[in-house]
Amino acid sequence: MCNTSLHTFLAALPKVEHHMHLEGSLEPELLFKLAAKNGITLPVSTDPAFASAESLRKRYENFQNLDDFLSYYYIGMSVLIDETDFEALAYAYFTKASSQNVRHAEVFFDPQAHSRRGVELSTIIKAFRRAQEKAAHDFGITTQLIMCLLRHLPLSEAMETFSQARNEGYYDDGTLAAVGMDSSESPFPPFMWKELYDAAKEFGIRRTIHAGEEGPPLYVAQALELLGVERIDHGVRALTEGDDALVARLASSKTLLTLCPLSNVRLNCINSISSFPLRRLMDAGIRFSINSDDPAYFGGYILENYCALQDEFNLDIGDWETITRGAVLGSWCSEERKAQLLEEIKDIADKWSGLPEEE
Ligand code: HPA
Ligand SMILES: [Zn+2]
Repeated sequence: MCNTSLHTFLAALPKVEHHMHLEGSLEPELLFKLAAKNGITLPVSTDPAFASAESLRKRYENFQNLDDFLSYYYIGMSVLIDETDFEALAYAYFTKASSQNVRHAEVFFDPQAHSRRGVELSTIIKAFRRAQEKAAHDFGITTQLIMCLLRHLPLSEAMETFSQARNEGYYDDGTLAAVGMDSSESPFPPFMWKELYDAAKEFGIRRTIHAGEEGPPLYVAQALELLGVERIDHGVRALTEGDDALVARLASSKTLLTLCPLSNVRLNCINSISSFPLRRLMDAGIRFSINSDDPAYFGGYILENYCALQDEFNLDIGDWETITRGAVLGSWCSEERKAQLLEEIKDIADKWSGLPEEE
């Protein structure tokens, strides 16, 4: 089967996405539209990249590292002000994801980055819920929200936001599926957040954290041991630099790694897709999913990430069935939904496996 036809298979393959920041799906065109609507002045006088959507997108091709990207990410999201803005953002992502056959998505958002600008948590939640309901109705996609707290802010502020979300009932009523952490990594090792993760565990709330993106394999080990997380977002450095004991531990604990190949290349965490540790992941039997992270900034949504791996590693249909099945099993949706998704994957894989080889 030639590569181009496997791209068609990959497009048709039912997918789940676990690592996608809604604010990172803000395409430059919507960013400029909302800036104009809300009277937000972008810093074009100090950074000419903000002159147009085109120049901004061009700048996104040259991020030096995670913090360089984050500086654009936080300016970009400053155009999000009212419910209609957040709803438009989320619905645009759900529409695009559905067009690539994402059937279930667990998406991040960063409430602290908005509350600092006076946007209430309830405004964001109402908007996202509307987008989720509309997307479920329009496309049959199931979605869950993961609230991320920011590592570059103090622990006390993370605790406050977490308590607010809990007190307002967003965990009890199922609006929020889990707690996570993102933003700068290297100066903020996992042990700093033990109090937050202990509290989440005590209240029976699911836990994940960005670790091992720019930070060393030790941060992944700390996240597992000290924070008791059930999932690691990225974790790529545990595979590129970690020892066999850490890799074996990730495999035996069935910890889901939510990996983001195009993001890793854009942020210089790996040199190129050929350095993505796909073979080590598969050989070790680690459960992982392939995701887009911040698709408006990193040059591709989930399908482009799948295709980039396909072009480099020449996988077969069975490999993709294994990867997507593992991703479903690591999801936080109901068992019933998982069973549906597994069946959808099997149907497509069986159909394509039965097709004659192309010349
Ligand atoms: O890839 C990421 N890493 C850390 N923080 C983030 N916030 C949005 N995307 C990211
Ligand atoms: Zn991320």
